[in-house]
Amino acid sequence: MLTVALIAVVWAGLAIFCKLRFRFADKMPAVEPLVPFFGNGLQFAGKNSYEICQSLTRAFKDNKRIFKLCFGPIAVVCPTHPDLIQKVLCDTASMNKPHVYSFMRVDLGLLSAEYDTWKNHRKVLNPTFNTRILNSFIPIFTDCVAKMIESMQEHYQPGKPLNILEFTSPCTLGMICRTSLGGKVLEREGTQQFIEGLEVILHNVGLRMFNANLHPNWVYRFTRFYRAEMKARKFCYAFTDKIIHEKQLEFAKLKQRAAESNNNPGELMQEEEDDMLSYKKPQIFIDQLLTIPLPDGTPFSHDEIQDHIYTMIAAGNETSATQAAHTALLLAMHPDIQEKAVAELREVFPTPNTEYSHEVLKQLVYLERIIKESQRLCPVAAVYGRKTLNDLQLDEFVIPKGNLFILNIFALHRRKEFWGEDADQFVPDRFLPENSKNRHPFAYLPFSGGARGCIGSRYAMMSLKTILSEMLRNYKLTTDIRYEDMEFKFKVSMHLAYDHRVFLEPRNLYG
Ligand code: HEM
Repeated sequence: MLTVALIAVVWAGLAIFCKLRFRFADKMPAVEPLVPFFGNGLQFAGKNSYEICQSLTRAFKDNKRIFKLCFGPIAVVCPTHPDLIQKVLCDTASMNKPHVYSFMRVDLGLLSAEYDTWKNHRKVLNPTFNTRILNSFIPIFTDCVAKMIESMQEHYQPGKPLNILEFTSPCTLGMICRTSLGGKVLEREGTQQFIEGLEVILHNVGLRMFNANLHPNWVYRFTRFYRAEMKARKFCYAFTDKIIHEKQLEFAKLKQRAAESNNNPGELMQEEEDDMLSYKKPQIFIDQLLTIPLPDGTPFSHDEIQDHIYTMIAAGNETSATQAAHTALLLAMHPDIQEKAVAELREVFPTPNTEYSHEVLKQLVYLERIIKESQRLCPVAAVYGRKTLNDLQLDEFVIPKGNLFILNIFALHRRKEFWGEDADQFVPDRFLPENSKNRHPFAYLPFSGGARGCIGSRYAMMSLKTILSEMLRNYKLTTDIRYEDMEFKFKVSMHLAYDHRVFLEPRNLYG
């Protein structure tokens, strides 16, 4: 009897606490049906990633300016209008990230770091993605793409479809690892296990994100997923620790050499830097992390370096691979658009030996519109979140500190009031300058926006252009998947619910 009374008191206390805690959202429109006690929770709990994707699409369909999703007593704010999304992404009051980002275990990396850490690190790391550095990566991009084409040639059989993602994934992994850790990183002992380890980590992080039962640490720790993830992390960290250590030694030796020759060590490092900036030597991310000081003059710590490296791999690899595969599939579904892209390639690559360069990539303007349209209709970062670190006013609501936002970019990108009646159609030319000039700047957010937007967006565009142009130069793409039948599910990013099935037909651009 006493136990029942105690539970009732705790229960009532909790209910009152939640009622007061989320009082700010009392008058905010909700998504029906709101089930007593569960709210909208039953539409998400126990569902697989495909069903969650469907539920989120339904919830955002009504296009209210702002609404709430109730997970039990917890209200999560969902702004849908670009004006409000702009406020959330640009106001420092909402620059923190929700708890689920911590599942990646890179709390010091840009993607999930707390605002204060993030602010200092982002300021220092922005220049590591400048144009000269990105240009120095082009030889790495082209080499990785050449290997992808070789692999496609090996697997090509007339009339047999390939899952294009199986080819873009190793390619973008090669790019991100080689530009982050050095050119020969994937030739080291243990590479295969490292790659498999990364796959396990990413898979389990995605699984956990979209399975609320696995959210509490104390539950997750008792699962086989946790054990597999920790085993993979142990191996991967050992693999990258060795590289970090070797690099540290390399830089220490460089400094010592400078000291011995009575040179200014800073000058010698500068010489090394200038050498890299001559485009001949790619300016690898880890080298930057080991040489650039933080705003207070201290170097990045080992843990910070590690978290930044894994953040780049997590944020840059799967996203780019999947977006490349989505785009290839869309091209296979739209032969007329594919042919227009090929016509552009004939002009930009007048001979088989035309080399990739900044100028060449810049000239691929139609391909860029295709990629942008693919990112609009199939954005791999389809849903992301923010958390308030101070009160934030959105319309008549004041969202207090510590509350969460869900931004559904997939829904935003298909709103007819911003994209027109043909919003669901694949029309790359909507990104012609004359067709874009009156568009709301926050109606299109494949790379997010505001200060916490994607640091790698230009890197991604360059790598996607290299992958897709080379694929089209070598193959005509077709598919038996109909555009209307495209369905999606979540891993960490938004994937197709089935394979990216594409048939290849060798193409001679110069025949
Ligand atoms: C098609 C490819 C890509 C897409 C669609 C994409 C999209 C995004 C989005 C939407 C965000 C914001 C996420 C959030 O706020 O929760 C983001 C952040 C980030 N991305 Fe990308 N990204 C791509 C490629 C890359 C690449 C290639 C890199 C690195 C080389 C990269 C590194 C990052 C980092 C470090 C952040 C965190 C930025 C910060 O908070 O300061 N991304 N990306």
